[in-house]
Parts: sequence; structure tokens; C-alpha cells
Amino acid sequence: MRGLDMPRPTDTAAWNELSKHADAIRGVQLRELFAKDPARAQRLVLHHDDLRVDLSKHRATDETLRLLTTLAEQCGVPAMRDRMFAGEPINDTEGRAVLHVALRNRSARPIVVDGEDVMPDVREVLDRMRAFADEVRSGALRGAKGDRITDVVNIGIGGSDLGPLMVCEALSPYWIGGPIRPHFVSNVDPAHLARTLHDLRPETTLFVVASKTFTTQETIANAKAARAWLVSALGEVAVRSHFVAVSTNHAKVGEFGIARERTFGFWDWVGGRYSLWSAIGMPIALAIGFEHFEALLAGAHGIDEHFRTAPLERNVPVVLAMLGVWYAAFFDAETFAVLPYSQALHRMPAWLQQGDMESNGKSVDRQSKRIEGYTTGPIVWGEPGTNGQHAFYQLLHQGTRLVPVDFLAPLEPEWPRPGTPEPLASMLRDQHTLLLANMIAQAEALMVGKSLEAVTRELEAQGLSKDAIDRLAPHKVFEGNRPSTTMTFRRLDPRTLGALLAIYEHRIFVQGVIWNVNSFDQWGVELGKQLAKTIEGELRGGPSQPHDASTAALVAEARSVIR
Ligand SMILES: O=P(O)(O)OC[C@H]1O[C@](O)(CO)[C@@H](O)[C@@H]1O
Repeated sequence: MRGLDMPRPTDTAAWNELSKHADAIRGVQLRELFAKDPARAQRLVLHHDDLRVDLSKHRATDETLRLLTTLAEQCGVPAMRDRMFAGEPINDTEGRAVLHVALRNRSARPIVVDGEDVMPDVREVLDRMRAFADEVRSGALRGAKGDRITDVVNIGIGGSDLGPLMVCEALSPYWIGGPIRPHFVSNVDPAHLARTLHDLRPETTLFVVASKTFTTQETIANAKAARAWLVSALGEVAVRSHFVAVSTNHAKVGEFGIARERTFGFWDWVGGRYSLWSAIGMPIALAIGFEHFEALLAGAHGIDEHFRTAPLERNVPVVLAMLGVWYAAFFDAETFAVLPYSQALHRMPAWLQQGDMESNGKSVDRQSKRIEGYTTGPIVWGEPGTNGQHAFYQLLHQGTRLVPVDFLAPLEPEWPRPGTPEPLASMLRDQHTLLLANMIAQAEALMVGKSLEAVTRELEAQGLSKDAIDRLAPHKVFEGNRPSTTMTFRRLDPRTLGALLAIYEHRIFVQGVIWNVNSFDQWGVELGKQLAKTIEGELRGGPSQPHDASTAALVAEARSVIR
């Protein structure tokens, strides 16, 4: 192996063995595995702090897990992981290190890029974030007219939106009733900004313009409109007290009119979709307070240490990643569903979609060759339970496709909070019990299913005729044998959330290594951006450009109504 030339997974001995093993196991029912070996319910469980990761409902035996671990070794996962932590430029198409782990490094260990420890700079930005967040939250730092800041609007998109938005939603008990309400505007659709501003007052609103590049069309358009809204109410002079920027591009921030002391930087070794741990997390720190933001970092750091040091077969992100590879490679699984039984985590699937699909949605490998013979990143999707049950679980249970799922749930309810009066408090507790019952039942139903015999017996007991039973029974059969991971934890606090998110980040990393792709570039987003610029010019009355007939017709139609 030289440089970043990792082996193609299909060239390894382990892949070959796994392929044979998959043929042998395909007909095996999970029910049978449990009947033969009830101890798998204890043995196939991983723990990290209070996080319990139940892998026993996977179509996997000890031998499967052993072979998957061997595949991880043969594909060079440990070597690549160590290169990432060592600050090597493993994002080789952009010549960059990949160091979101440095952002949450709570140890004294230096992390070196190009011969320089990056930790002093990381700590300096964190200190500035702490000071700023504390001042805004305490009311020491006020708006242009002397009002307290009560609302923070983050303007950003993709990684400059999804991470902080998802975390703020997940940790709402830490800001509801507090000094700062967070809001997020991402879409270039003017409705997003206009609706958000509708209920806000310029005097009490702080804008955080978050953009790594500070050139992203949507963000700059929204930031300019927000600026106009503020200036029309409070005058140009108010911009300096009501705008801050988070970016790596200080020159562009300056052009926009945000001062250096109101700019929080980060570095090109932080990928957008991995950036919530950087100053991109500013709205989180403002909303929940810096000490809770630090707890989030600490939770993620705990997983970084686990990922770095735990043996592969007990390594939570590694094992989860390898099970994903298993289903994609040998069970034709095209998608992967994340189903949090927690309304607080309702934006987690959206965050993970970017993290996973922008990272591993690639068809060219690290040797610049078209990938043949295996598939890469799955389509990631999900909704919180129990909403999903009433929408798409039909397909999970009875569809023709295999969809591996992750169930996630806090065992303790987020509500009631202290002070919630009775009987509401006990009713809310009761609802949480219902929520958990549903999650556990769904995992059981997916695995156990319901046989034709059981359905027939039920219908007979209801007095249906033989004809009616023959017609109806097949529709009511659940094949079962559908795999799931169940992750439970005590409560959704910042530390646990940090750990959970870091698990998913490293899961993406490991899968990228196995599939031999660079998980840290995103060239696939460029073409659409480029074409949109051309079409924007045409829609604004510029000369027509050559297009296919369908595109030309759409441009003409849009032009006819745009004023
Ligand atoms: O933070 P920026 O530079 O505005 O980019 C926003 C998002 O746009 C992307 O480049 C994709 O278009 C993402 O990778 C990134 O998170």
C-alpha cells in the first residue's frame, strides 16, 4: 500500500470470504439465531458511557462480525484513521487534512498539521466564542439601541446550517425559557427569511452569517436581505452590533461589512458537514450556553478516543459501519433509515443525509478509477418515531427491499421539566412510555414477523371462510428477518448528543475507507451551482444560452413571468 492507495474492497480475501458467508447466511432467520443462542442478546451489545448499542437483531453471527472486522483491517481502516488523527492530508483531491476531531480535542495532546500544532488556534477561537456567548446571554452586549438580544438568526446552508439547527432542536430544553431563542434561515426561497423575520424585532435580533467560503449564493442573498431589513429600521450604523460572521474567508467577510472582531474563524481542514464543533456552533453556544456547548464537544471527544483506541470488534463506529457495508454489499440494501424515537432528534436524519451522502455518494475511487463491482454510500433517510410508523413503515415491514434501520431513544423523557404541574406531568411521562413501547415493538416486529400459520389461525378464530382466509392471509404475513440496531441512552443531554453524532461521523469515515473513496470532497455539488449562474443571467434578461430543448423551454417559461 502506498500513500493513499488503499486496496479495493473486492480485492481483499475478507470480501471473498464474506461473499461466501453471506450466501450461507441469507436463508437463516434471526428467530432461529435467537432460539439457538439466546445469549446473543447480551453478547452482541456494545457500550460507551451510558449508550447501549444493541446489534443482536442483525443478520449476523459472531463469524460475520469477525469477517467484517478482518475486512476493516485488510482495507486499512486503522491506518487511515491514524492518518486522520495525525493531520495528514487524507482529503487528497483538495490537499487538506481532515481534523474535526481537533475541534473537540479536550486532551492536552497536540494535533499537528504541516508541522504546526493547531490546538492553540482552536482554543483561542473557543475562548472568543465563550466570551461572546456569555456577553450576549448576560445582556452585557446589547443591540444598537441598547436592547438585550433575545433572538439569534443563523444564516447559512448545508453544513453551516444543518448541524447547529439539529443540535438546537435536540437540546431545546436547554434554551426554552432562557435568554436566547435560536432561528435558522437557509433556503434561498425568500419565504424562509421573510417568515422568520416576521415575528422578530430588529432591536433585539442578532444575525450570525455562517459560511465557510462566504461565497455561497443562498447565504449571501439571505444575509444581504437581512441586512436591508435591519438597516431600514435602525440605520447602517446598527450593522456592527447586529451581525457576526463565522467563516474561513476573512476578506469576503470584510467586504460584507462585518468587522474582524465580530468574525469567528475556522480552518480549511474542517469540512462543512463536520463543522458544527467549530465556530459554526456559535448559535448553539448562544442558545444553550457555552458550558453546555463544551459538554457537547466532550461527548464527541469521548467517542474520538474510543474510535482511536478500542479494538475494531468492540469499536462502536467501526462495527456499525461494517454492518452497513455488509447489507449494501451482500443484501442489495440501497438505503439506510435512521429512526429516532425522540422528537428532539427530528432533524438528525437531515443532518446525517448531508454528512453521509455528500461524503460517500461517490463513484470514482481513490485511484481515480470508476468504481465497479460494489456500491458506495446508501440513500439515507428517516423521520422521528412514531410519525414514521404512520407513513413509511408499511414498506419497512412488507416491501420488497431490505432497509437496515437504526432506532434511537432516550430512556428518560425530555418532558415533563421540573415545575410541570400534575396531572400533565404524569400524562407526559406516560406518553414517553408509549413512545418506548412503540420503538421496542417495531424492532421486534421487523425481526420476528408473523407467519402464514399465525395469520391463518387468527383469521379462523374470527370465523372467516376458507376462501376469504386464502385471499386475505398472504397480505397479513410479515416475513420478518429485517435487521435493526437499537441505540438507547439515559437522556438526551449535550454530552450524549455529542457522542451520538461523533459515532455517525466516524461511521461515515470507516465506510469511505472500505469503499475506497475520498469522503471529504464534494465535487458533485459544483455542476448544478455553475449552471444555475448561467440560467440566473438568462432569467434576469441576459442573452439566451445554448441548452437542451427541455431546459430552454423551462427558461423561457420562467422568463415570461419574472418581473
Ligand atoms: O459554508 P459554506 O461555504 O457556505 O457552504 C455551505 C455548504 O455548501 C456545500 O459546499 C455544498 O454545496 C457544503 O459542503 C457546505 O456545507
